[in-house]
Amino acid sequence: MTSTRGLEGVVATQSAISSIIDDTLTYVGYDIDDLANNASFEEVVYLLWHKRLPKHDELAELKQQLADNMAVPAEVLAHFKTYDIKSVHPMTALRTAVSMLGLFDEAAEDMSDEANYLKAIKLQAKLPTLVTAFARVRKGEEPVQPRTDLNYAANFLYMLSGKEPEAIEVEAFDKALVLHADHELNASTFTARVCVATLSDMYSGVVAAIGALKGPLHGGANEQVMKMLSEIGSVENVESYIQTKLDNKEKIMGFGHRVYRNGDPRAKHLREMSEKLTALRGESKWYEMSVKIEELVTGQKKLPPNVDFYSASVYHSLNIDHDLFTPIFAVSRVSGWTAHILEQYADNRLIRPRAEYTGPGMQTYVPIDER
Ligand SMILES: CC(=O)SCCNC(=O)CCNC(=O)[C@H](O)C(C)(C)COP(=O)(O)OP(=O)(O)OC[C@H]1O[C@@H](n2cnc3c(N)ncnc32)[C@H](O)[C@@H]1OP(=O)(O)O
Ligand SMILES: O=C([O-])CC(=O)C(=O)O
Repeated sequence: MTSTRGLEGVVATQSAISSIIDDTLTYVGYDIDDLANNASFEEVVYLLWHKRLPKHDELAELKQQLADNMAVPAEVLAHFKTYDIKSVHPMTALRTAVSMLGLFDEAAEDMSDEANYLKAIKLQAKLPTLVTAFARVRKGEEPVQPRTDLNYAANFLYMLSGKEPEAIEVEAFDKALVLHADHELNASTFTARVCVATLSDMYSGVVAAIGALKGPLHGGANEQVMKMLSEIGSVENVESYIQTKLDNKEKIMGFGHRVYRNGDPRAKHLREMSEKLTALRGESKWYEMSVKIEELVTGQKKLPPNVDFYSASVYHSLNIDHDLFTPIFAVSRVSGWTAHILEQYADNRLIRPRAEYTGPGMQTYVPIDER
């Protein structure tokens, strides 16, 4: 038995949700460029869950269901006040809060199709409320109640700041949500599928996925990109900073990808938004620094930026705290995780691969006094 490091190139399941073929990303057969330019996030959520685009009444129903389920139990909100919230990473808090949601869902263990679909709606609806409440409570502010008249993207920004966002902010955030919604068998989605393939419940699958997304080699990279941009500080400093990292064989966050070889098709949309939004804020330097980093890393290492690179300056321009970037990724990706969980349940088989053993050969037990 020989293993493949990091399961590179291993085809571990079948899925009809999203595909990456020859560097083209599609959700249910729709090119990501088409969806990014035309679809709303709610339409994409429907697409991932139902494997087709919604009609008017179906979209209206989904929006209503999301609006109806945005509130989170008071006990979960109160729990944010039971620990030193300022010292806790929001992904750690989100992981625990989502696990707590399972405590308050009477249908948590109901494995019927209807109950599982409803759990997907509840999770999609409640994640923004959790992330924004956490962000406010740690600043000593009260959570803002969601508004039923705002769309999903606008509601998130509204609950975060307490102010109704501008149209351009909503448009950019909605597009970012569309771009992050699903991505074939990425590490967090695979984690979710492995978890629920034991026939564990959906909350367990999503908690496991949040844990996997948190790492800086996956969703955590967007926060690290902003940390890097902040450390560099100005366009003039880019070259020496990046050159030193490359000389020291350190990774540049937001670059490289396990599957894409010639570039991540999502990055260009985020790059465009970064240019527009940083200019609007009078802070074009974040975009200019990013472009210079891209030139250097792509020029020297042939590594193009991934989805996490330009999303950093986009979210920064929306006045979002840097450690909320990865929780926002989760707010979008929960649509994909739940779609994959539903798909796994629909045709389940335990996921249990093998390991190539590299330990010692057969040994004989030696009593502790004789060792
Ligand atoms: C949403 C997402 O999850 S997108 C990915 C987000 N993660 C990041 O941006 C973190 C930075 N990037 C990386 O760490 C990697 O490119 C990953 C994790 C995305 C992909 O990893 P893998 O497919 O395992 O590639 P691996 O890490 O083996 O890299 C292959 C080679 O490219 C180099 N390389 C890969 N990414 C980078 C990078 N960002 N900066 C510098 N060098 C890199 C590696 O050092 C390695 O070089 P070597 O062969 O000389 O040792
Ligand atoms: O697919 C991957 O390995 C990581 C990624 O880009 C994503 O999850 O969006």
